[in-house]
Amino acid sequence: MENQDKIICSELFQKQRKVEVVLYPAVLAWKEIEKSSKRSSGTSESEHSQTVKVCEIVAVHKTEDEADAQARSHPKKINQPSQQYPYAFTVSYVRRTRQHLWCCADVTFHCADQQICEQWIQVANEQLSLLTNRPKNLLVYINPYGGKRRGERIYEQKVAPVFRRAGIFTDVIVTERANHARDHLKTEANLDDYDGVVCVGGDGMFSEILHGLVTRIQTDHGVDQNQPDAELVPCSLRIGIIPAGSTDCICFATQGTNDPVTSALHIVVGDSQPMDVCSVHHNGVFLKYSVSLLGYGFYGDVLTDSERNRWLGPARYDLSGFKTFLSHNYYGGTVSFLPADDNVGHPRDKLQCRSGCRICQHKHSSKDEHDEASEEKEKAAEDSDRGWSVIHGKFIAINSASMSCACPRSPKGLSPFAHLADGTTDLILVRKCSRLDFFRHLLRHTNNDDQFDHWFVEVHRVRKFRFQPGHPDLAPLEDASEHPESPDLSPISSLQETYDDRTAESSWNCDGEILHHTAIQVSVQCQLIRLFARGIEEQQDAEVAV
Ligand SMILES: CCCCCCCCCCCCC/C=C/[C@@H](O)[C@H](COP(=O)(O)O)NC(C)=O
Ligand SMILES: Nc1ncnc2c1ncn2[C@@H]1O[C@H](COP(=O)(O)OP(=O)(O)O)[C@@H](O)[C@H]1O
Ligand SMILES: [Ca+2]
Repeated sequence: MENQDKIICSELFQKQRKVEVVLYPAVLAWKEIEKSSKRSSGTSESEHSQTVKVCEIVAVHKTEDEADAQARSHPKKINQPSQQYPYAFTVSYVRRTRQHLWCCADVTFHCADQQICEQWIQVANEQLSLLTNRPKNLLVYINPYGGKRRGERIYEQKVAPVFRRAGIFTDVIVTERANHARDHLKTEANLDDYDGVVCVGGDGMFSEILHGLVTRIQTDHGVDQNQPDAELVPCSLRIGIIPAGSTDCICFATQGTNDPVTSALHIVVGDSQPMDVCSVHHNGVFLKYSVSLLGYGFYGDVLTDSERNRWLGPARYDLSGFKTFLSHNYYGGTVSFLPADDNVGHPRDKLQCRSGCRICQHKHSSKDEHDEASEEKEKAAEDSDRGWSVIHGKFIAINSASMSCACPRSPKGLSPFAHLADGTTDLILVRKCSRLDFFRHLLRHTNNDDQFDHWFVEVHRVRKFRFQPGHPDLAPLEDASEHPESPDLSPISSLQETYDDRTAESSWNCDGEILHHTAIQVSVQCQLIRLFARGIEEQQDAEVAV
């Protein structure tokens, strides 16, 4: 740091103390100059030096407070130190508080000379303007009915002030109905006006934004989403997530916390986290995209039941989880999958996806280098059934986790070592077992034990998979939606013993939305979108040494 050129250096005043403030090309540092005689002898000067990375400065503003204004109008009356320094500027910056939690802190520097003060503001802002990854214009969608219905308040009270401080322009749309945001993005929004889209809501609301944005980009580029093997065009706009839903697993798994201010700050500093997107097709017709959980059986039934109790807010999942657990349904079906290459690791390898993850980066560079010949070869292998594994059975749950799916309910998630951007999804098969066994499996989502270490659980890292419902001993069933006369399979009816495990079908929970088909083909689209996030940081960043 000593060798780096100082851009500007001044002696200023901060809270009654004289400080030397230095702006280096990447770091702002300040430390007390005059040693107080009262200070205990062991304390060295450097312990009082503080640093902030320029890339984590939110804004540098002229400070207008009453004391300063007074000092300027009555220069003779002043005797307090800060009033001898009537000009001031405030630096707002990211401060890490508890793990993964960020807040916006302010430090104000006073000085006697107006010119110096203005020079500081100008030079600091010039440095900030060099950070070209920061968004200037954002399109914000708020779901007023997500989670505890606090979306609008959360945005106005916690997020908007941070955006204002950072000088970001926003267009805000409070949705008036389900799919309002999706449809607006699909057809109306003028995407050229924005650097990003912000989603205030839960995983369901994120799903709307994802569909609106991805579909719009494909339409604009003439890509047919109905082709399961179409090469989709990645989105240039990043998506920011302000958590205001019930589970908020996409926010939690990409940031390590569900906190609106932390999310706002990741947006302001212009973070970028690529993310895989699964495309889901039924008989060659596009159904949905998914970024977190595709769950059949247990999580499908929980979601179906919970929709009836939406008035309960986030607690509806506890009630439905309990009911679904008691009904203990299992479903016949055939799962086929195309395993991932070995170089992306294994769901039980204990390598967590963290900020700057090597596995996700490696995947990205190898994708760029992919030559056409090997791609052709791959396509041919995928089209035939070569390389595919097939598993028939009765399952309590079939889960595909494209990311860890960590959330406050399960801080390590459904697949703790899944990666955000490696082009794969972890396929977890939970076979028919006793209630007690399934309970033990569920419980391990909340403690340190390995939830895959059970005789009835297997997990595979895959690039594609297919599911066909139906009892393995019977001829494969057609899709449930084509059989409206099929018996009512709700958990309650199964408790009443009308449940027939040979014809029973569940539904797919696709990022918190129910799919209307059960026979599906899923394919992972590597790094199709980017979020204003950086993945979960390994530990608190140590202070930068100056
Ligand atoms: C004995 C107690 C055991 C508790 C085990 C809990 C395991 C929890 C794992 C949760 C994984 C959630 C994956 C995320 C799903 C969301 O997309 C979806 C929708 O979230 P949203 O309401 O839109 O925020 N939420 C649910 C519960 O299906
Ligand atoms: N204005 C609205 N009125 C009703 N539903 C809406 C509105 N805006 C969005 N939705 C829908 O609400 C559902 C749940 O939203 P979400 O924000 O994920 O909350 P939660 O996490 O509580 O489920 C989503 O499916 C979304 O499409
Ligand atoms: Ca993945």
